Amino acid sequence: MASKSGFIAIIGKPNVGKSTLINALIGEKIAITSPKVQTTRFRITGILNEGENQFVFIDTPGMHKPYHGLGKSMDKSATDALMDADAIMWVVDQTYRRTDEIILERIKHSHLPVILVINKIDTLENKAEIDKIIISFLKVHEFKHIVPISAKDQTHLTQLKETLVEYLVEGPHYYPDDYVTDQTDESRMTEIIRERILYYTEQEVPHSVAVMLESFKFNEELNTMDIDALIIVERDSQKGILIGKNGEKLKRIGTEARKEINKIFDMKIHLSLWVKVKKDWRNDPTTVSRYGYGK
Ligand SMILES: Nc1nc2c(ncn2[C@@H]2O[C@H](COP(=O)(O)OP(=O)(O)OP(=O)(O)O)[C@@H](O)[C@H]2O)c(=O)[nH]1
Repeated sequence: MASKSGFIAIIGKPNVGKSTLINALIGEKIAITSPKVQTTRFRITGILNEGENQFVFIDTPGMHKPYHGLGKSMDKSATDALMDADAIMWVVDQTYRRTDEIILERIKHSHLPVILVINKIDTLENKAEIDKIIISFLKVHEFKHIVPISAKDQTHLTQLKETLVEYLVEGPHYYPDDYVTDQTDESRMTEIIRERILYYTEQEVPHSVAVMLESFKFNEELNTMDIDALIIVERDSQKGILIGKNGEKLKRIGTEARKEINKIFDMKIHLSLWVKVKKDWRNDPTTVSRYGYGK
């Protein structure tokens, strides 16, 4: 059998489960997830090698109308992902709405084959509800395939992969077969810290946070890694919220992030977190790109 590979862009509104799906397909945490919208800030590639096939999944930030500098760069990143793709998976979790128009326009404009993926079927009562969603989307576009799934329960993922094989192209693989992502180790670490922050903070705090690695030192002999990370927020009040009473919240975020990083890198991790205020950083393009977003 000849080797095949291809780029599949995952597109959809915020919070429909794109990152959960990519992690379920790859079988490892590539993209952070959270119940808060706009968790994903930049393009993340997840690589799945199965037999002769290599699927390169491009996770994109949920498309939305941008309100600030960071939002604009997230939106551009989602649009750029379409230009490189061989096919698009449009992930949805409810019937077609007016707010889906922005995505519809872009997929039509791309002229790429589109697979409609109806996620979260575990939350639907019966098949009639799935049919209602399908019918609403069939009215607006001619999809190549429609696959109902649950990324959380890993339902129908095999069927989804079988569907996607059709869009891979014969030729050498894009990445070495032991790669699961093209993210750097630094980026995976800071994203895990950001994920924990998203779980433990509310309202405007999650979206005002950036995480940067100050340093990380690997000790081969002891199989340990010392990581110093900086959490940047926009206001003094947010710094207080993050640190919490007697520093308890920051400690909990640090402990859980350390465990997650430990799972990926399989070594003892020492993690120190620091919080710094940088007023209005999301509207400063230089800072947005310095913090690794919008590239
Ligand atoms: N019940 C159920 N919940 C799901 C499923 N897939 C994802 N979720 C939940 O939906 C929420 C959003 O998931 P994410 O994977 O972060 O969504 P996303 O589309 O990547 O979100 P953005 O990064 O904001 O664009 C999380 O709370 C997930 O646990 C599913 O199949 N079933």
